Amino acid sequence: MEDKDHIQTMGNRQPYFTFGVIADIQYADRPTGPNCWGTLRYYRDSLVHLSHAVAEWNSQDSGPTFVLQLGDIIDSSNKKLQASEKALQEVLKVADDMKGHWHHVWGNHELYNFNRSYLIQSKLNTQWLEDPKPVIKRGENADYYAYHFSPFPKFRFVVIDTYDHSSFGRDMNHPKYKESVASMSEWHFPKEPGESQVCKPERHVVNFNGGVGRDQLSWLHNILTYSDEQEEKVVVASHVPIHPEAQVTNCLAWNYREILEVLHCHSCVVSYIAGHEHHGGYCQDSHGIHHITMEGVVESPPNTNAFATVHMYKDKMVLHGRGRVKSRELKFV
Ligand SMILES: Nc1ncnc2c1ncn2[C@@H]1O[C@H](COP(=O)(O)OP(=O)(O)O)[C@@H](O)[C@H]1O
Repeated sequence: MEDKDHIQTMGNRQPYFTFGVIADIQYADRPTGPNCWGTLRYYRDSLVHLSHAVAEWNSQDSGPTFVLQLGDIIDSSNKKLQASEKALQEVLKVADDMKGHWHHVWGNHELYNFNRSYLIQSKLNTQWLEDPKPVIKRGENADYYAYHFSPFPKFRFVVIDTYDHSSFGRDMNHPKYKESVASMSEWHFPKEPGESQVCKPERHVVNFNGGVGRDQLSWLHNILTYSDEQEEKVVVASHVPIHPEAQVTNCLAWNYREILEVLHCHSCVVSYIAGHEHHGGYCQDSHGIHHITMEGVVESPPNTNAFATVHMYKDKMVLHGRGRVKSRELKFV
C-alpha cells in the first residue's frame, strides 16, 4: 500500500494510540566511512537524523506517546576514542527534546561501549516504566534487561534482551558469561533428531548476535500467557531479528528458533520489531506475526532518514515510514 493510501485510511478512523520507532543510530563524532563490509556509515549525520525524527514526532497532532529506540544508540568506535559517555550524553540530549517517553532496547554497541552494571544505572535503563501489574516473577538471579508495559488497554509491549547470552557486557568470571559461552556452542551445532554427529556450524552464531536465556524465555512465556488470558495484543521488541526472512545477512538471535517457538505458543503476539540489520527487512510468519526489522539510521545518507510512526488500531497497525523505511499496513489475524 502506498503512503497516500495510508493517509486516506488514517482519515477514516482515529488510532487507539501512536508510537515511534527508530534503530541503530550508532552516533559517533567521526567522519563518514565504510564499515568492514564496505557499507558507508554516516556517524555524524545520524545525530541530525535523530533530531529530525524528534522534531517530526513532536509536530504531529496526537503524535507518539512513546518511542521504541531499538538499540545501538552509539557506535563502538566511541570506546576506542574514549568518548563513550560524551557520545551518549550528546545523543540523549537530542532525544530529551521528545515530548513522549523513550523505551530503550540494548544492542551489541551498547555492550561494546559499556558493561551491564553501567547500563543499569544509565538513562538507557527504562525498566522503571514497567507496568506494575501484573507482576511476572523472574528467576532469583535474573539479570537480563526485559520488561513489559501497556500503553493502552488490551495492548502490551514486551522488551526482550537478545544479548542475555552474549560474549559482551559481563565479566569473564560472571556465571552468565560462562553459561553464554556454553550456550553459544550448543546453538552453534544444533542437534536435530536423527542428525549425524558431524553438524555444520550455524553462521548466525557469532559474537555480534546474542541469545535469550532459559530464565528469560520462561518469563516471556509467562507474560504472554497472561496476555492471552486478557485477550491483549502484544508487540515484542528487541535488537536482534528472530526470523530468517526478516533480515538479509546473518543478523539472527543465536536461539531464534526457541524464541519463535515461545511466541508461536501464544495467540496474543501480533508483531516482533527489531533493528541490528541495517538493510531492514519484513516478513509475516506462518502464525501471522509481523516481523519488522528497521533500517539503520547510521546507514542513511544526509538527504534521507530511517524512522517510523506507527498508528495502532483494533485490527491492524499502520506503519508510516520515513526515508529508507517503507510504509506498511499490517493486519492482525
Ligand atoms: N556477512 C555480512 N555481509 C555484509 N554485511 C553484514 C554481514 N554480516 C553482518 N553484516 C551487517 O552488519 C550490520 C550489523 O553490524 P553491527 O551491529 O553494526 O556491528 P558491526 O559494527 O560490528 O558491523 C548489519 O547491517 C548487517 O547487515
